[in-house]
Amino acid sequence: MLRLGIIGAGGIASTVLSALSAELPAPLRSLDLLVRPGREVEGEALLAGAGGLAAERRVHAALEPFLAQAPDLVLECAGHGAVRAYAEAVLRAGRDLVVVSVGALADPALHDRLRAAAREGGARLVLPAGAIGGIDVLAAARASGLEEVSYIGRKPPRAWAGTRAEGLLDLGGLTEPATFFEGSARDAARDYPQNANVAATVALAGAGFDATRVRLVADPGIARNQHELVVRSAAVNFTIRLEGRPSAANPKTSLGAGYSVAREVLNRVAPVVL
Ligand SMILES: NC(=O)C1=CN([C@@H]2O[C@H](COP(=O)(O)OP(=O)(O)OC[C@H]3O[C@@H](n4cnc5c(N)ncnc54)[C@H](OP(=O)(O)O)[C@@H]3O)[C@@H](O)[C@H]2O)C=CC1
Ligand SMILES: O=C([O-])CC(=O)C(=O)O
Repeated sequence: MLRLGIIGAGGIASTVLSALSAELPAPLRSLDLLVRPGREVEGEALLAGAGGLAAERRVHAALEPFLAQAPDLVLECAGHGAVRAYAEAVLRAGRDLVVVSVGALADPALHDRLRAAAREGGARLVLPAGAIGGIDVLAAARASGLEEVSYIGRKPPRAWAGTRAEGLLDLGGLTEPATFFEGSARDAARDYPQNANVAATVALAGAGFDATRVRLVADPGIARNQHELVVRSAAVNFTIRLEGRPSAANPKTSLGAGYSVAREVLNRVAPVVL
């Protein structure tokens, strides 16, 4: 029986809990939530909806008591700031960590620190596919030699509200698709921390942060978040396009991201891993 820890009490955490409620073959041993100080009420509300998932459920507002529960697996579902604040300590404590805010690893110093912490703590840093697909084929094809890896993220204008795109476009007045970013996955992940984590996942699976090309588009003609991945390699060429329904809690996030995190938990308890 798994002791599960989750950092964050927003849309992805909520999707993870509902997916686990539907799919876990047996209850968790315990479920611990780490929230920001002052956000305990939101944490309790999230846990209240996960009644059948674990008999022992606790909300913490500091890392130390959270880690004292010795979770077998911790899911970061909170954002780049949370990766910077907690990931190294979680891994050093020997706790396996699933990071969904993959774009935080565009900072090479942080990426190095997390790799070292995982090694020294005897823990694993797990990067889920999140809202994108094709990561399995890309990561496998890398060994054959990659010729091109590019990612295009298209979202409705409201998904770009509160980001740098707001200063580059009149988001409310768009009548046709507008590209507002073209560049490396490193710059995309850094400049759009709530919208370009999948660009970082593609980069880490394939050609790296600097060689992976990214285009970001605000499109008033779509209702779903579209992710397009184009790969050319010596072994296989492919183009994949996903249309993700936005999370009700956060239009920047595709619902599929939370299900992908839940899958990492299910693979920890299932006799067959897929
Ligand atoms: N890999 C992928 O495909 C994707 C990755 N993401 C990543 O996932 C993150 C979460 O997405 P989503 O759930 O939709 O976002 P939400 O804004 O719905 O939820 C984020 C939650 O995390 C909390 N939080 C933020 N910082 C901390 C912290 N330092 N300690 C504890 N809690 C914290 C927030 O609290 P508060 O309200 O107090 O800020 C909020 O409850 C995104 O920011 C992004 O980095 C998102 C989409 C796809
Ligand atoms: O959920 C999505 O559509 C993708 C996303 O926000 C991200 O990669 O950060």
